[in-house]
Amino acid sequence: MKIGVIGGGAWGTALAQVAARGGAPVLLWAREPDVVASINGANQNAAFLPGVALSPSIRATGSLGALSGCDALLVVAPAQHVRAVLAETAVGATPLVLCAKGIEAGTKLLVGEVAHQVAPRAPIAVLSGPTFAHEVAAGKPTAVTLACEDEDLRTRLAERLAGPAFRLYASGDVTGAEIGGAVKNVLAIACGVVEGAGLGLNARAALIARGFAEMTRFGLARGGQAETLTGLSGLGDLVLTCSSTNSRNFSLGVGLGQGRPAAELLGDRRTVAEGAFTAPVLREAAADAGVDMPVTAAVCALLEGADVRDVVEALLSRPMKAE
Ligand SMILES: NC(=O)C1=CN([C@@H]2O[C@H](COP(=O)(O)OP(=O)(O)OC[C@H]3O[C@@H](n4cnc5c(N)ncnc54)[C@H](OP(=O)(O)O)[C@@H]3O)[C@@H](O)[C@H]2O)C=CC1
Ligand SMILES: O=C(CO)COP(=O)(O)O
Repeated sequence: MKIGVIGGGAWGTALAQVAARGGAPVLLWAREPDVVASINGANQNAAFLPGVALSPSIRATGSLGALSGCDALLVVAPAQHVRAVLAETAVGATPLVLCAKGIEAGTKLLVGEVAHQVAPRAPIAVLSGPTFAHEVAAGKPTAVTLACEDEDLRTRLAERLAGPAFRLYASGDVTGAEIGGAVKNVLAIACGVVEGAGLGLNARAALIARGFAEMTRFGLARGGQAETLTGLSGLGDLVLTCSSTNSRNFSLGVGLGQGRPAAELLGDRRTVAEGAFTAPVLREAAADAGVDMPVTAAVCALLEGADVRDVVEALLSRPMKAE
């Protein structure tokens, strides 16, 4: 199975490295000419995954058309750009493994739903879980959810992608796997705010637990399964991203908690903090589904410029609830 990767950021590059294990050929599409040149010329992605020696069997291209010979495509462009890149790719019936985490602004669609609109004949799988790209690229032990309704395709993808340090857990719940990854990015911003504002570890633990309740309510309302939300792609990824400044979303939250404006924090970065784009559309999708998501609403308020103390006070003064 020849693997193509759409996206030359940190995660696309780390996944290419996984797929190139044992010298298997992998073709990676990157938008930036400097990334293509760096991978083809020096076997590294100096811009997004510096310091990692990439397998020489990874070749990069700036042409989405070049992916037409691949047997499966890993989709790793930021969620808001998936529609545009897939529209330019001759996907046909090639299986798509969605690895981006987010909800599309405007349509409120999960990335898999976007992919299905653009490439209706392509079978869909989702790969998601607690996976900092630099750790995966360094071969550190990692476990993820691989969700696909087609059991035969799931098995073939798992055989192609799994390795001793990259363990895949099978699921048939594509929606649940996607919702965990999208929602945890928003909650990670909130946990970063707690850190940046110096609110303490008790507050962070409370936020993780109440955030998980929020993720579960939304996930169940959208048709996800409870066991997926408590698995690697839900709770597992929430725990990882809510506890480390290696997370871009958590780091963005730290800056917000210190009182820095969102526009300045977002303008400073070349890498993507998906939660900033997911939060407002998640708030709308939750309202549509009649689901209460107070932590998400608080993150939206902070991104829109509200004062940290006011937002925290509003969260703490909510009426008492049953757990
Ligand atoms: N990094 C990680 O550890 C993990 C990331 N993910 C998910 O993977 C996805 C990609 O993240 P990641 O690889 O980290 O991204 P990075 O932040 O490392 O890089 C972003 C990439 O997206 C590209 N990009 C920006 N705008 C567009 C566009 N209009 N069309 C196509 N590509 C564009 C950037 O190119 P340019 O420089 O030209 O703007 C760059 O290559 C996200 O959904 C993220 O949540 C999932 C698991 C782990
Ligand atoms: O999704 C991730 C880890 O699973 C990466 O998190 P950040 O995008 O917050 O860095």
